[in-house]
Amino acid sequence: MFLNALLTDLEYTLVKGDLHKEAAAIAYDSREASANGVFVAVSGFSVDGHQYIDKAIALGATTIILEKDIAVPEDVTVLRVANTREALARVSANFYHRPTEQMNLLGITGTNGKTSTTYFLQSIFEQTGTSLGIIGTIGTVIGDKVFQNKNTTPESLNLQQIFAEMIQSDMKHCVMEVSSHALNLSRVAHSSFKTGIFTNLTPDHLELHHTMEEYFEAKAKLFDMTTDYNIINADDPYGRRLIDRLRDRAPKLLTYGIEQDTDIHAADIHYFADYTIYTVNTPKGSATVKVNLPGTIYVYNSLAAVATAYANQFSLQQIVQGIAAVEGIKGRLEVVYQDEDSKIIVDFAHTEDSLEKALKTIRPFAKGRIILVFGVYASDGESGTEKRRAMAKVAAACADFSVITSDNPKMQDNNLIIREIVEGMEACKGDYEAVVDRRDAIAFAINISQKGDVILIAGKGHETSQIIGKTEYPFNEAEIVREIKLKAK
Ligand SMILES: CC(=O)N[C@H]1[C@@H](OP(=O)(O)OP(=O)(O)OC[C@H]2O[C@@H](n3ccc(=O)[nH]c3=O)[C@H](O)[C@@H]2O)O[C@H](CO)[C@@H](O)[C@@H]1O[C@H](C)C(=O)N[C@@H](C)C(=O)N[C@H](CCC(=O)O)C(=O)O
Ligand SMILES: Nc1ncnc2c1ncn2[C@@H]1O[C@H](COP(=O)(O)OP(=O)(O)OP(=O)(O)O)[C@@H](O)[C@H]1O
Repeated sequence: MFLNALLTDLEYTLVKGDLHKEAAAIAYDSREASANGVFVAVSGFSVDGHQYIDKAIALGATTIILEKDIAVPEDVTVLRVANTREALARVSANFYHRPTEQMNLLGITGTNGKTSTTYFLQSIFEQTGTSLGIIGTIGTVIGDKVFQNKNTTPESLNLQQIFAEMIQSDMKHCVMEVSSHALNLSRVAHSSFKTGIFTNLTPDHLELHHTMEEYFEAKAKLFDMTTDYNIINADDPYGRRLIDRLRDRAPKLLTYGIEQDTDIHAADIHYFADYTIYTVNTPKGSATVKVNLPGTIYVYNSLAAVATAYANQFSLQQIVQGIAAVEGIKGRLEVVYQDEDSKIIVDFAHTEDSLEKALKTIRPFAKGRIILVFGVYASDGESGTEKRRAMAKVAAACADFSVITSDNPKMQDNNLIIREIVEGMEACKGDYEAVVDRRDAIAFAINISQKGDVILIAGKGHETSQIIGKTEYPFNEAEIVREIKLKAK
C-alpha cells in the first residue's frame, strides 16, 4: 500500500519526509519492524516505544509515527500525531482495507459472562450452518483454526489482521470480547460494531481505572461505536445507567433481564444441580430454554445470547436449540470429578462477584460442606490488597472452609498475597488453612473432604498453566484432580 493511502482519515503533522512511498508493513514493536515499513512509537506502561525508533529503522522502517517531540536524524518520513495508539488503529484498519465495514461485528463487554455468552452464540450460529469468528479469552477462532492472543482483545494491528483473515475465509460474522483496557487503549478504535452487548459491571481492573466510575465510562465507550443494536442487562445497576443514556438514541436498544420488565425476559426459572430451565419471553413469542449449566449467572449469559441472536434474526427455535446444544463450558462450573460421595468443580471465578455467585450457585445442591480452594492473581501494576481482602470476605461468608493458595503471582510477592488473604479471612473469622503450593492445596482439600462435601477450585478455570515469577508452569486442574484421586485409590 502507498503511504498516503495508509494515512487516509488520520490527523497528523508531517514533520519531515515524503508521503509518496511504499508502506509495506506496520509495526508497533521495533523487534517486528521490517523493510519499507511503518513503525508506530507507543508510550507504554513499562517502556517508551519512542526509544526504539532507531532499532526499527535499523530493521528497515522508513516511516515513523510518533507522539513526542523528538528528533529522528535518519533519512525517514516522520509524522506526528496526538495519540499513537489511536493512530495505530487508524492505519491498521486502512492497511487491511477496513475489514469490519464488510462484516457483522458483535462486541461483548462487561466484567463477567463475556466468554460464556460467546459459547452460546457460537452454538446458535452453528445451528444454521453460519460460521461465527470468535476473538476473546479462549483465543481467536476462525473456522478450524484456533490460536491464542497475548490479550483478550488484541492490539489494533493484530485485530485488523484477524478481521482481514476472517473476510478472506468468507466469515462475515464475528463476536469479540471487548475489554475495558482495549476500549481505553484504542485497540478497537476504527472497528465498526453492528451490535454491542453489556453483561454487568462489578469491581475488577481498578489498577487501570482507579474508580468504578472510570471503569464504567471505559465500558460505555463501546456503545458509542455501534450502528444497529445495543443489548443491555437491565438488572445490573450500571446496565440501567447505560439504558438511560442510550434510550433516546440510535441504534436500537434491546434490554434483557429477570427482575426488570425487559424486551427479552426470563421467567418461571427452575434450577437444578447441573442445568436450568426457564421460559424466555420476547416480542416475537415465548419458548422454553434449557441451559446445561447451573445458576442464575448462566440464565443471564444465555439471555444475552438470546437477545443477540434475536436481534440477528434467528428464530426462537434456532436459539433454544443452540443454547441446549452447549453441553458445558471449559472451566465454567465444570465438574471434573464426581462419585456418590463427592464432587469437585473447577471455575474461572477470579473476582469477588463471580466467586460469590459460584459459591451461591453450588450451595443449594451441596449435601455437605463447601470447601473452597482459591488464591488471588497478580494484576499488572496493582498492589491488590483491597481485592485480596474482598475475596477473603466472600470466601468466609459463602464457603464452609477455605484453602488459601497461589493463583498467578507472577512477579509479585506470593507470600504477601497469601498473607493479605489470610488477614482478610481472620478479620471475617473464616475457617481456613493456607497451603502455598496450588497442587498441594488441591490435595489438602481432597484429603479433608468428607462424604457429601463439594470442593470448588476457583480462579484458573480453563487455564492450563500457572505463572510464578516469569515462568509459566503447566497446570491443568482437571488432570491434577484426576491424578490425586487415582493416587488415593
Ligand atoms: C497494561 C496493558 O494493558 N498493557 C498493554 C500495553 O503494554 P505496555 O504499554 O505496557 O507496553 P510496553 O511494554 O510499555 O511497551 C511500549 C511500546 O514499546 C514497544 N517496544 C517495547 C520493547 C522493544 O524492544 N521495542 C518496542 O518497540 C512495545 O511493543 C509497545 O508498543 O500494550 C501492549 C500491546 O498492545 C499490550 O500487550 C499490553 O497488555 C499487557 C500484556 C496486559 O497484561 N494487559 C492486560 C492488563 C489487559 O489488557 N487485559 C485485558 C483483559 C482484561 C480481562 O477482561 O480480564 C485484555 O484485553 O487482555
Ligand atoms: N453473568 C455473570 N455474572 C457474574 N459472574 C459470572 C457471570 N458469568 C460468569 N461469571 C463468573 O465469571 C467467570 C468467568 O466467566 P466468563 O469467562 O464467561 O467471563 P468473562 O467476562 O469472559 O471473564 P474474563 O474477561 O475474565 O475472561 C465464571 O467462571 C463465573 O465464575
